[in-house]
Amino acid sequence: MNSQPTVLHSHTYEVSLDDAGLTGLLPALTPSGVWIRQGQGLLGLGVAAEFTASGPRRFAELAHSWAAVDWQPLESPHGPVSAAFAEAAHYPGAGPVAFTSVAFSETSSYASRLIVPQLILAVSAERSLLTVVGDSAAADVTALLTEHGLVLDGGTVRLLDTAAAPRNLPAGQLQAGSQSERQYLNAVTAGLSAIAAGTVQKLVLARDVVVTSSQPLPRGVLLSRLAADYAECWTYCVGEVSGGNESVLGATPEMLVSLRGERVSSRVLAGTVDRSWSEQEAADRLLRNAKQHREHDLAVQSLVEQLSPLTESLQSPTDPHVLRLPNVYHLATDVSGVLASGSEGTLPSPLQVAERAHPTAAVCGTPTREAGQLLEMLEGLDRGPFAGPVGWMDAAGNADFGIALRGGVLEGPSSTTHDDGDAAAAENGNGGRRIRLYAGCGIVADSVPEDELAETRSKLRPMLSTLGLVAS
Ligand SMILES: C=C(O[C@H]1C=CC=C(C(=O)O)[C@@H]1O)C(=O)O
Repeated sequence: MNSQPTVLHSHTYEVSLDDAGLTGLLPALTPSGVWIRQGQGLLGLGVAAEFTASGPRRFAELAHSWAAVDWQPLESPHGPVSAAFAEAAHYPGAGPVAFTSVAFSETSSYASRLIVPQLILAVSAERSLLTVVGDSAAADVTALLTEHGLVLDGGTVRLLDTAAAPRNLPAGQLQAGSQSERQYLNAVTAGLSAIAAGTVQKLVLARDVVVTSSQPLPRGVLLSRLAADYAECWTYCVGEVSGGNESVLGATPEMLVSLRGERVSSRVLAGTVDRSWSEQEAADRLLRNAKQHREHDLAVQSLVEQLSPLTESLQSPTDPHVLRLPNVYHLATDVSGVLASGSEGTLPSPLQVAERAHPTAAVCGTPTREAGQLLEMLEGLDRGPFAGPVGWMDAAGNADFGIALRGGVLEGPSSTTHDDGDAAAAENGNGGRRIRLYAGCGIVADSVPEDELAETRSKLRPMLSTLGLVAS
């Protein structure tokens, strides 16, 4: 399954960051993992260990690999003597984490993955921590920081060379994806026929577009822009694994499951209008529209039904609220609850919870099985990580798994795969030249194909405007 060592050593330091914070460091870096919201979160560099899985047992296999890691302290780490050892680094996300991306479908060729970075910066309102992870008991932390473009300067993490950060993204060309817009309209029409025939009540149909560039697209720059422009969303990235060249990145507004000890919470979104409407018009079009409510209610209902067997209690407000993002407004419901302990008093693992919750009717449909089969037929697309769980988990069972929306798969050489002779990419220490972007829409009985196509454009806008291809 995986030949990676399962004994890992880690050490966590209390550090500080200058005012630009995580988002300010990003343009110069090639992260192996990112999870940032409102300037706080996690940034991983390098790979200390990776685990991959595919097929119907991908969640279970990844959970098994993660549970089998034997965590040991890093003995006599030497290097950043000016940073203090953070003894009490026992809050969620402090210490070692695995950045996680799971394929939407069991039939996907995408390698579901856990990446444990060599260096993890964790920034919360209270403090900043630097965790070092290695597969042996000793580590030269200064050398590791240098390798990844950082330095510890009197306890403050800084860029080694501020001038080296690429500022601009190269020009990209927008190309058709697996289906043309016309084919997407036909797929929506076919979905509506399946709804009329009673096969499904709701179906979420996605399409893709491809952006190519003659120059590498530095993912640190893309991520820093997304984190700045979509601060309300969770900006995510999970890097490539050995033998592959795909990383997933984006800024999602939807939380599949967030776990803090026994507490679980989710943000369910479904029902969308474009930001070109005023707040009042958007509220009318969302809150007073039966079609939008049906689409939304099915998504909430699926999450609640799927999570209930794992919970002791689960609360969901009776009415959704309107979430305002820079590109769209959504109907949103925040669900929260308490996980139930199993017979041996243990809580389900984060990946068990994610597996139960995935896929909700926000990204698949109702009923789940029939909708899943239909969308595979109609989309003509391997969704890969799109609409699958994405985020991080720690060794104590805390996790944030968003739904990988409003993003894409960056393909191409990275700083960790320089052996392909791509000198330009190696020099820039960054990513690929091709990114596949995805967007989907919930289809219910009254959906209008042209409106759904327009909605996919609104949902592609965060990535396309970050890439300079449409106005924001
Ligand atoms: C499937 C996507 O969005 C989901 C989340 C929010 C609103 C949605 C909608 O209104 O259709 C979708 O269910 C996507 O962004 O690709």
